[in-house]
Amino acid sequence: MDTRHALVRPPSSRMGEGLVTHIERSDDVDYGLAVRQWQAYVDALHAAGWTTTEVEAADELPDSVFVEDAMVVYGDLAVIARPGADERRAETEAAEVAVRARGYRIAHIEAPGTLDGGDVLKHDGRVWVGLGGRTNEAGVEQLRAHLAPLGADVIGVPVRKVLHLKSAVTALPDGTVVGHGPLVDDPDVWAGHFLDVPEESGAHVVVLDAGTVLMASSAPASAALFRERGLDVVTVDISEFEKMEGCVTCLSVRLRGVPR
Ligand SMILES: NC(=O)NCCC[C@H](N)C(=O)O
Repeated sequence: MDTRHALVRPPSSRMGEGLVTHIERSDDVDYGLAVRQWQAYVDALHAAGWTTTEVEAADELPDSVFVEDAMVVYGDLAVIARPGADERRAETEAAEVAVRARGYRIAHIEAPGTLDGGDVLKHDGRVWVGLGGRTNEAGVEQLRAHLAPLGADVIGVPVRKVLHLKSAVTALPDGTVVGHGPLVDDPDVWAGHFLDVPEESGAHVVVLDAGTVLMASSAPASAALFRERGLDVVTVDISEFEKMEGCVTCLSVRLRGVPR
């Protein structure tokens, strides 16, 4: 079964107060523009055949639009994250309600473990988890224990230069891992199937289907590279989310082919 359903969460009007770690804080986050960009992102998912569920908006949680960080979904199991930043811990509650309502089994990362969904890259039975920022060793161990019965091979990898593993690398539909060289701690993890892309945000793709990726319009040279490889590339402007250290992956949780 190939269902395509995604969880999304509307931006908080306080999103400009969210966390920034590796970039300068911007004082000109435009909430009205962010809402329009978020809607265009959701529209792009719909245009590609995806349906969506909105997790209940939370104005008091500035980073809640980055719903990907709230969980890791694998097969029929949703592992609810325990965000590495205290300020983001309360985001998981409503996200859990939404994924439970879709029929997923639920597990939790527990203290002292921390794990952000943005640190988890999955492809074909392999699950790479970024260590060094928001996710700790205990979080990786717990995720490994939850996913082992499902046959997943969980591999910890270093992340020091950017916020999350998926701020550094994501995977194209054929499993090629894409990253902007200067921001990837150890590209040898993916030796033989790593593609260096010319722009930071060129490293961020959402796989819409076997031949199509969604990415930010801020990486035109990387988009051209992917098109040369035969992919269809859909682009969206997410400038207001990039100011808050977000990228296209963080704005949704993709649910592929399970429960209902
Ligand atoms: N998965 C992601 O890369 N999420 C982006 C989170 C950005 C947010 N401002 C944060 O620092 O947590």
